[in-house]
Amino acid sequence: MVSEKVMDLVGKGLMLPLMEEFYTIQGEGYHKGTAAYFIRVGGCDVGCHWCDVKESWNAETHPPTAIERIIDNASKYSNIIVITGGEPLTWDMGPLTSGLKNKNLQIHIETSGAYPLTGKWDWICLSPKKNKLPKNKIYALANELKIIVYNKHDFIFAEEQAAQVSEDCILYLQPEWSVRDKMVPEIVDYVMKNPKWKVSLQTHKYLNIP
Ligand SMILES: C[S@@+](CC[C@H](N)C(=O)[O-])C[C@H]1O[C@@H](n2cnc3c(N)ncnc32)[C@H](O)[C@@H]1O
Ligand SMILES: Nc1nc2[nH]cc(C(=O)O)c2c(=O)[nH]1
Ligand code: SF4
Ligand SMILES: [Mg+2]
Repeated sequence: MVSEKVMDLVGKGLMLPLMEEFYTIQGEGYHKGTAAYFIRVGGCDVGCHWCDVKESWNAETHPPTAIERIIDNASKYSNIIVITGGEPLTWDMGPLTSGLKNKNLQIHIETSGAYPLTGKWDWICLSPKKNKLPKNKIYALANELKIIVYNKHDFIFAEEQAAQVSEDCILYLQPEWSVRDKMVPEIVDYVMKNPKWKVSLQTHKYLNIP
């Protein structure tokens, strides 16, 4: 049983349900290949059927953790911190990101954008999902748009989403992992015909690292 006091602190973003923290190489998108410290916050109700971290969904299975502890740990490893989940914007990211900023760290987010944007970010990777579309305000602020391609309809969805981001937002198509053999050739073909897009692969899965 989580006490009312803890629930109140979680509500204020002063504690967060922490699933895991790990130092690795950013595998995806613009910063792929760069060492980064990942903070995975539990809780997500977007419900992507192919999600590769379904264990993150139920916030109650991840211990509410004081953000000071998260910040102290993070600053030991890298000056690039990636906040992911779960869906990090389920929670108020303000206190965590200002604490990390006070340590002069670069703070990146991986988000579906399904909830209002909180926190201050150096890099926003927006990965919209059809079943819970991003809130309007995040489109203009996204630095990269990363569309997961599970079937051919996702190319249409990708274009609809690309029409809403800023001109300098970098556009990525990333194969859904379980159908990569089928979708990689489709993505390669699409990117050659539509070169405003780039390919993103989950390179950490090929490298066998977290
Ligand atoms: C697990 S999500 C967590 C952050 C946030 N909920 C989101 O979806 O952006 C991290 C990234 O992995 C991507 N992803 C999740 N499952 C995937 C899969 N099976 N294949 C390819 N990418 C996947 C998501 O689209 C997102 O860009
Ligand atoms: N190495 C590595 N890179 C990643 N980029 C985004 C990830 C995520 O799950 O948010 C991820 C991840 O889980 N591992
Ligand atoms: S939004 Fe992200 S964490 Fe949530 S189900 Fe989809 S891929 Fe998984
Ligand atoms: Mg991942």
